[in-house]
Amino acid sequence: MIDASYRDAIFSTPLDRVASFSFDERVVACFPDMVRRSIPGYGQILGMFGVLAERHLRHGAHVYDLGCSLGAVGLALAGRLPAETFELTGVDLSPTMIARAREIAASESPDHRISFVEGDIRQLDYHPSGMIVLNFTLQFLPPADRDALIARLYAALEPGGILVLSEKIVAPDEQENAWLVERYHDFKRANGYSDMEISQKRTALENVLVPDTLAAHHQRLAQAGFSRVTTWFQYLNFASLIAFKDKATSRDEAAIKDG
Ligand SMILES: Nc1ncnc2c1ncn2[C@@H]1O[C@H](C[S@+](CC[C@H]([NH3+])C(=O)[O-])CC(=O)[O-])[C@@H](O)[C@H]1O
Ligand SMILES: O=C(O)C(=O)Cc1ccccc1
Repeated sequence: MIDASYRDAIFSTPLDRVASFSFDERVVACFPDMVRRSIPGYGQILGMFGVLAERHLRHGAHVYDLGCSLGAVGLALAGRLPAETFELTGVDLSPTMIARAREIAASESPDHRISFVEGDIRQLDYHPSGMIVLNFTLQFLPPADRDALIARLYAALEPGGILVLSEKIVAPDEQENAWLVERYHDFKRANGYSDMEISQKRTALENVLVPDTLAAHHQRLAQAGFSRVTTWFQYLNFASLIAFKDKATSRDEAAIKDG
């Protein structure tokens, strides 16, 4: 079961120096507990991936789950869709995550076509795909690398394809942002994290998780060519967007005219 994991106690003892957050063995061991207690709406967002795929994915199409961690997106799709309806590739930079993701998928969804690649999503050779998911991953890339990745993903998507992007966000208005961050800390407290854990994790994530505004995400997706972008979910300073690639792109139209 993907939920069977240790309780996240990584920042529960006082540290002289808080090292930058990384997806190492200790994080992998408690990851399902960590994301459930620290990402507002994580379970609800996962629950919608199957629904979105049912509506927008061509039968048998390929799906990418980028920054897949333990492969929760693939398991969510497999929980709702029959095996022949999709094929999924999960990609992650962390070898420990990928090793564990392979084990979990083999035991939880052995009949579905789910495979994993250890690698950097900025350097991957993308095959044509009907759905690409970045579930809380883009936020960990250096901001300067984000436009280029989204442009490559747009190019990899088939006409009619969708990109689902979930992110921690920052509000442009300072007062609004402060309120959202304070309530987010309340959310973590309500989920059993102490003030020290909240504060040390915040330090560890500085310059590692760099959130954009919702407006910046919309602007980047539009710039890459997506014709329609909708924020379909927001819970405090966490949001999920869906971006649609037109069914007939200008290249297809040219091909029709030419041929
Ligand atoms: N350049 C990169 N290339 C590949 N992977 C990367 C890169 N940078 C970071 N990662 C990976 O992105 C993942 C982000 S976690 C995603 C949760 C998952 N999507 C879930 O639905 O459970 C989000 C979180 O922990 O807040 C980690 O596993 C990193 O190793
Ligand atoms: O815990 C936080 O402060 C977050 O922003 C969410 C999160 C969840 C898992 C790994 C890194 C960040």
